[in-house]
Formats: sequence, structure tokens, C-alpha cells
Amino acid sequence: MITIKNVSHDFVVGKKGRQTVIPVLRNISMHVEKGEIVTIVGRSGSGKSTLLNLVSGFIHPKEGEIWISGEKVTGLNESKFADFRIKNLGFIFQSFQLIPSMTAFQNVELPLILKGVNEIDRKKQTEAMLKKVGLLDYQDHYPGELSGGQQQRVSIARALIVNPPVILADEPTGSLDSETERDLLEFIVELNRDLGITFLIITHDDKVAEIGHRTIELKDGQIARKVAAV
Ligand SMILES: Nc1ncnc2c1ncn2[C@@H]1O[C@H](COP(=O)(O)OP(=O)(O)OP(=O)(O)O)[C@@H](O)[C@H]1O
Repeated sequence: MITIKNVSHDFVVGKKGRQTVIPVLRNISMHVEKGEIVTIVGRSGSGKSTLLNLVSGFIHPKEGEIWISGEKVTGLNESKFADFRIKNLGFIFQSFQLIPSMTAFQNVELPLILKGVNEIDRKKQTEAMLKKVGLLDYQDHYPGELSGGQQQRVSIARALIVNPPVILADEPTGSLDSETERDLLEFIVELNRDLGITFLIITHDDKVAEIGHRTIELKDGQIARKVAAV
């Protein structure tokens, strides 16, 4: 489902003439099977977010190739990647990334507008998705009028609305209390089991790492070890 082949990446920082190269990822190769939950752990600065940003196409690897759903995404230009993203990838972020001036309904509906779905179908699909995450009664609430767990559910509904085969999550429970975190992790496991969605999740949190069928540790930009789940 996701194949990362010999990917290396560095950032160049500083003013012209005094630039420094920061090597971040070195020769990473890994594969995520369809229907797997793979969690990526590692200390702060080990390159987790950089790896996720590369898979998401927000940055491009200096070396190596990334394949998603059988398509080589390395080398796609911005507009082709945007098109690929809307069809294939859903995102869950620690900070939810909801649009504050839009209601829960409008936030969830947005990817359908980008995809060109007509208004009647959008309403049907958005309401069905809000029902699925238990928030139909909150559809007219703005993000600021929802709890952290409810906001994260809106962001999951927004990720799911286009039926992506893959969801990429960056510290998905980082802003939640432990009870809400447990609910959300159960929900992710359910989505994986019932809908076969593949998850690639980066986290600091052992409870999140535990839901992975496999956990991969990054250390200084390299894969340190692969741990099979019990
Ligand atoms: N846009 C950027 N420009 C320059 N350096 C960057 C950039 N993004 C990340 N880095 C550097 O790359 C290294 C890895 O960062 P990254 O955010 O991938 O680590 P991480 O494992 O996700 O850390 P954390 O757990 O703290 O989020 C760090 O040294 C960071 O300073």
C-alpha cells in the first residue's frame, strides 16, 4: 500500500553563503501492507514528521522513491499530488486543523466540494459521516463550541468522507485527555477492522503505538528496529 524505497532527506538552513545542511532521514526503506496499522515512534527530532510529510507529498525526498496504492508519487507535481491526495489520503493531525469559521458540517463537507461532488450528494454523505462519528446533533456547532474529542471526531469525519484507502496521522491523540484518547484509539481500530483502512501513525505515546500491528522506531533518521505487535 505504501512503499518507501531508499529515501533520504535533508534540510538546508541559514542565510545564503552561511548555509548548513541538516541530514534528517538516511536511506529509509519500509513497506506498509494494505489493511495494516503501522505506528512510527522515535525521540523528538528523529525524523518522524519529516517522514510523514514526505509520504503526504508536502515535501519531496532528496533521494529515493515513494509509492502509494501502486502509484509512484515521487516526482508528481503539486497539482497532480493534490489530486492524488484527495482521492487516496486522509489526514488526522494533533491540532485537528479544522477551519474555525466553518461549522462541523461545513468542515466535513469541504473535501467533497474540492472533489466536485454535487450539493445533494454532499448533504447526504456529510450527514451520514457525522452520524457515524456520533456528531449529527452537533453539525451546526463551530469547532470552538466542541470539546477536544468532538473536534478530533470532526477531523476524522473530514478525513474519512472521501473514503481514502490510507489515513496518515500525526500524534492523533496528542491534545486529548486519557478517556477521549481511549475512545479515539478504539475508533481507529474499528475503522481498520471494519473498513480495511490502512493507517500510518506517528506518535510519542505508548498507548497509541500499541494499536499498531507493527511499530517502527526511527533513531537519528534511520530505522532502529521493527517490533511485531503481540
Ligand atoms: N522545515 C524544516 N527546516 C529545517 N529543519 C527542519 C525542518 N523540519 C524539520 N527539521 C529538522 O529535522 C529534524 C527532524 O524533525 P522532525 O520534525 O521530522 O522530527 P520528529 O521526530 O517528528 O520530532 P517531534 O517528535 O519533536 O515532532 C529536526 O532536527 C528538525 O529541526
